[in-house]
Amino acid sequence: MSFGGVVLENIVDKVFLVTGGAAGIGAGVVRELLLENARYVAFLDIAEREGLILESELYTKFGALKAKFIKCDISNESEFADAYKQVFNKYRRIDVVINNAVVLSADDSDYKRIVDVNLTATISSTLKALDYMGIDKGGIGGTVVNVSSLLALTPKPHLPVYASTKIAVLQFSNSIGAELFYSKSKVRVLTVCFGPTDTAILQKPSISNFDKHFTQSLASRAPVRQRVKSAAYGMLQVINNGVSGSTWMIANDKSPVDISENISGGFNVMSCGIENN
Ligand SMILES: NC(=O)C1=CN([C@@H]2O[C@H](COP(=O)(O)OP(=O)(O)OC[C@H]3O[C@@H](n4cnc5c(N)ncnc54)[C@H](O)[C@@H]3O)[C@@H](O)[C@H]2O)C=CC1
Ligand SMILES: CCCCCC(=O)/C=C/C=C\C/C=C\C/C=C\CCCC(=O)O
Repeated sequence: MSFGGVVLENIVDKVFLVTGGAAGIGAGVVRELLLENARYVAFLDIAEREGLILESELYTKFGALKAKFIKCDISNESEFADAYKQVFNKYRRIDVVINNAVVLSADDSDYKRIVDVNLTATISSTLKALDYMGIDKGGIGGTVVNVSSLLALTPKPHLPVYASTKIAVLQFSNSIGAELFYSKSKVRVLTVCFGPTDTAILQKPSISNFDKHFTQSLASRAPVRQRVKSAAYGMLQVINNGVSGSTWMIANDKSPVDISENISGGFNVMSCGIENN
């Protein structure tokens, strides 16, 4: 029941809902949560095969009552609402929601789907979580973590639609996580920006998909990636320690860094010369 010797109070015995939990960083987070004695982890994904394989791995390691795969397309409002209901009904509580699922596409015509999954579903999920967990709505408080990216913070012309969804997730989460909201709901809203991490979206064929405008520049500069385990450990540390409205960078296999002041400093620079009302 310890993480480097420290008991993670915001993990132990808590009920979790994780989107995009069947593969990549999401699956890593699901595994770490159970290792750190979460009470119950429900993970939602469209990838049925991967979801069922992970569920069976978790049953073997942790027993049948600790984890559940729910096949759910989070861009489908009624499926998503049903999944929330299912998780809540199990223990009459949800303590932590991790909005992690992602769509990346090289095809410009996919922009609606990228926005629907990466941004709209994150907003919709955060609002649902506030309804279930907010003390102003009869809940007991809790935590929402929304996943952004290093690419939200770097002025590169690559992946304009994907990067836009990630900066929007950051602004939305910082705003709804502000003291004004937190003081009423007692639901912390945190943002995690991952640096390059070794998952399917950074595999060479995937990166090559994005090269059509950049003549192989991305594939040839494929970045050094951190391990999924480091990203997942980092996520647990942020859930344990983060203050509502804060933003964290998890990169290079290092411990999470609180970059909230960089973010607000950046906004101060951008709004220079504009009178503050
Ligand atoms: N891997 C990396 O280098 C980085 C990842 N991130 C962020 O980390 C998060 C996790 O990314 P990865 O694990 O790398 O991605 P991944 O592609 O390995 O996993 C994403 C999961 O989301 C699921 N998903 C996609 N659409 C869905 C839908 N409509 N409903 C439910 N599930 C759906 C997929 O089936 C997949 O299992 C994402 O938010 C991504 O933007 C941020 C920066 C770097
Ligand atoms: C295929 C891109 C997946 C994006 C995943 C993500 O959110 C963050 C990744 C972080 C680092 C970069 C990874 C891939 C390359 C994309 C743009 C990098 C720009 C390279 C450069 O010109 O410096």
